[in-house]
Amino acid sequence: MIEFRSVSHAFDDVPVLEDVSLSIDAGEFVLLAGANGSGKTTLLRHSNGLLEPDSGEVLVDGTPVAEDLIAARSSVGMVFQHPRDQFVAATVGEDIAFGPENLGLDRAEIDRRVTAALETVNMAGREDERIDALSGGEQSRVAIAGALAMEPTHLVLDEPFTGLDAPARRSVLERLASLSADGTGVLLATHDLRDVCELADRVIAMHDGRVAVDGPPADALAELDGLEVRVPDTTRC
Ligand SMILES: Nc1ncnc2c1ncn2[C@@H]1O[C@H](COP(=O)(O)OP(=O)(O)OP(=O)(O)O)[C@@H](O)[C@H]1O
Repeated sequence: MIEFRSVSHAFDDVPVLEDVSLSIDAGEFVLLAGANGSGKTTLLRHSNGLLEPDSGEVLVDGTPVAEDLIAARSSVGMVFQHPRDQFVAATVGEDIAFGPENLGLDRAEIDRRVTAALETVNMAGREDERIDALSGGEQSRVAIAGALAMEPTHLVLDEPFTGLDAPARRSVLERLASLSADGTGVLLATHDLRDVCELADRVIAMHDGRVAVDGPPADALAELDGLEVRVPDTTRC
């Protein structure tokens, strides 16, 4: 479980998160919505200690993140909004293998994870390609594959679908749903609410640094009016 307890955070004295309390259980698939600047990225960056709260605390599986950053970072896999922020190697295969290698896994297991992760993002067999020669959408897919290959207890994804075409987006969403069905907690910040009713267990919407809506998709979507969150016509529960 990832638990935010009364978390507040300000940048240059401007409050961005105000007294946010919520928890993401093992096996839950939660979408985090909210207008630009509502605090989604800031909240996500607290889940593995990239930011520290000014007040309140964040716990991962009962342990305060501030007390054990290494445990938090190995339990919480994160996909950043800008994929270039998370690449560590020159080629697709090397980059995805980097995390599992650091876990000390044997070669066969590392190769299995790399292959499976690339299949999930519709990039099977592209291990040897250079990352800097990929399109933006392909780089996003590699970033997602890197997080999936770690098989973390929780996955936190910040706008991971930028530049992804519809089949790749759908394939990743379905994989996230199946991971959550198997016990992974998934927290996904996105402006794209298509498929949310079908796949997510819960929708949280931020507004001005606070949790404004939190509930099952059908109830939550009905409450999004006025929060500058666009719900596509095709999204019906
Ligand atoms: N490092 C920083 N320094 C100063 N202000 C920041 C910093 N990071 C974020 N902010 C401000 O905090 C507010 C919330 O930003 P955040 O990125 O959390 O919003 P968001 O909901 O993720 O937005 P978006 O949908 O545009 O990604 C914004 O006003 C932003 O300008």
